Amino acid sequence: MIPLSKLQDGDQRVNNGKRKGAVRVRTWIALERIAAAPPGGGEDVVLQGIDFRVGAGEFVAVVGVNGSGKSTLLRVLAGLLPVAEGKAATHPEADGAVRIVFQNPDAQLIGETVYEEIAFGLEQLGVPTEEMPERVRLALRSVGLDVPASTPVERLSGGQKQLLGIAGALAAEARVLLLDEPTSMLDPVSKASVVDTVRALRDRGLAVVWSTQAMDEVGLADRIVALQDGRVAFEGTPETFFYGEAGKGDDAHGANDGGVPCVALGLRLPYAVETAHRLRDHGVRLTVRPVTDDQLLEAVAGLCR
Ligand SMILES: Nc1ncnc2c1ncn2[C@@H]1O[C@H](COP(=O)(O)OP(=O)(O)OP(=O)(O)O)[C@@H](O)[C@H]1O
Repeated sequence: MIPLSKLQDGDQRVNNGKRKGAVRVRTWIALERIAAAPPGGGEDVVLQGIDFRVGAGEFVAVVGVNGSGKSTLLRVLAGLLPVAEGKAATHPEADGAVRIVFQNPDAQLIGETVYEEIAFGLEQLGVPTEEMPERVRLALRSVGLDVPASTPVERLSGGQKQLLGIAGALAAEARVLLLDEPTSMLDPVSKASVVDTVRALRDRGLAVVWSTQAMDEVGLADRIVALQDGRVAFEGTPETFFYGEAGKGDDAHGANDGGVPCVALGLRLPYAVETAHRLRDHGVRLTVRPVTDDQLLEAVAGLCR
């Protein structure tokens, strides 16, 4: 770990509806030119020359095709994997407050009941037993998990288990929440519930790093970091990721595909972007470049007014 003095707070663009534009955020974790071997160790270097930072209230999406290094990066951020080269620093106020939620909820939940699962993290923090019921109740409420605390974990759906994992992280006073493809095993309703919950937590100041291959989930990210073969191939706004640089042939179809980072990296454009392009193919020109369904709706409604 490098000294705190090297952990500079930075101006980041935020994109969460209430706050938009450049604001100064407190950096919780910073990586500088890091390289890392895979979780099992060995000679291979999976990540190379990665610069990364995440701060309070930021939602950073880490995207990339299978094997691009997303999980490895999240493990490095969680402190579960040492860096082979480069520097990694965590702000002292975030030290011990970085929590990771994995793709498969069954692989990480250890309590037999909802209560036990959350209480386990509270015990680690040294929370007195008598305070635990209230802390468990608040954690469940903050993720919208409306089940009795006595519910056996095995009776929860996949989405409820993911929410429980997040509730456990919150109860343990996480400042940085790392989510490794948290919705990939979920049905659409559970998926929407996890996405909405995490967005609300981000709006309340939690730092969120969300890895995914589902581009519909990342339109509201403040930044997208796209990995390819263990390197950062793109870092910027969702709009640039899905449409290319403004003024440089903002066309996600046909001849300009190479100029759209999302397409060039082999990932599918989100529904809103695909639809905007189809509309354009039908002669309908939107005045904005929507990246979420809500933005698409707003843009189309604007044409009809
Ligand atoms: N335990 C391991 N031992 C050796 N190589 C590994 C190990 N875990 C991952 N790798 C390799 O590291 C690279 C990055 O894997 P990683 O799981 O970080 O990618 P990912 O982007 O999360 O992929 P996915 O979307 O498929 O989960 C891959 O080439 C993978 O084969």
